[in-house]
Amino acid sequence: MRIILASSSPRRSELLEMLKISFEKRPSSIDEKNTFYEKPEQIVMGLSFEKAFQIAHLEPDAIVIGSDTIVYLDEVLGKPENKSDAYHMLRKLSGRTHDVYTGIAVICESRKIKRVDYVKTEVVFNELSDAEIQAYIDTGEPLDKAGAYGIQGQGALLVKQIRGDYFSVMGLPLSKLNKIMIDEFRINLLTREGL
Ligand SMILES: Cc1cn([C@H]2C[C@H](O)[C@@H](COP(=O)(O)OP(=O)(O)OP(=O)(O)O)O2)c(=O)[nH]c1=O
Repeated sequence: MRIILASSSPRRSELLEMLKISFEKRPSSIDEKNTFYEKPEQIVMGLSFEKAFQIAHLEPDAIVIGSDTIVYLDEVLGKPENKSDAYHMLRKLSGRTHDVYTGIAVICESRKIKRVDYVKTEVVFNELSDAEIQAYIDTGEPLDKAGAYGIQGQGALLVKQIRGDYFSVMGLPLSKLNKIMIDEFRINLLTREGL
């Protein structure tokens, strides 16, 4: 079966490429700002579902994967609008523990399969000086990332500890995805059974 990743995120593509499976990319155009969901897990599951559903509708025979990531610390931290927004997010995260929520939706319209779930991971940040925050903002990494950092880049230096799934922090919970593929499609991304 064709697998479609309903995402424009380069990280999500990289993670699927790492599994050496063939898939197509087809970004959705969901407006993530106007979401009416409130709790972090509802936000990431709702947006993951909307992203996958938009494409699944157009490609009813394919398995369509959608995902969404937010950082949560007292409030939702999405992608920063600008450098000053990034500064405030990183200042807030400094020396504290936050939760990263990543939703995953897997839909196949023709088989009437719609699964949505999420993974929560705790990330502990180092105490950051203003000079360190400025230097990190100058790397250019923060702007397209939830919480204004990327754990897979120079942002690794901000992180003291993580409790949970590294790949979900990066943008796609791979083990959870495989579990859904096995449960719903009898496809095992590791053994390649069913692919
Ligand atoms: C916390 C964190 C987020 N991120 C990224 C993953 C996501 O790309 C981004 C969160 O934005 P999302 O809205 O989840 O995804 P996106 O807009 O980039 O892509 P699409 O909606 O088309 O799927 O933040 C990292 O790369 N590393 C990290 O450590």
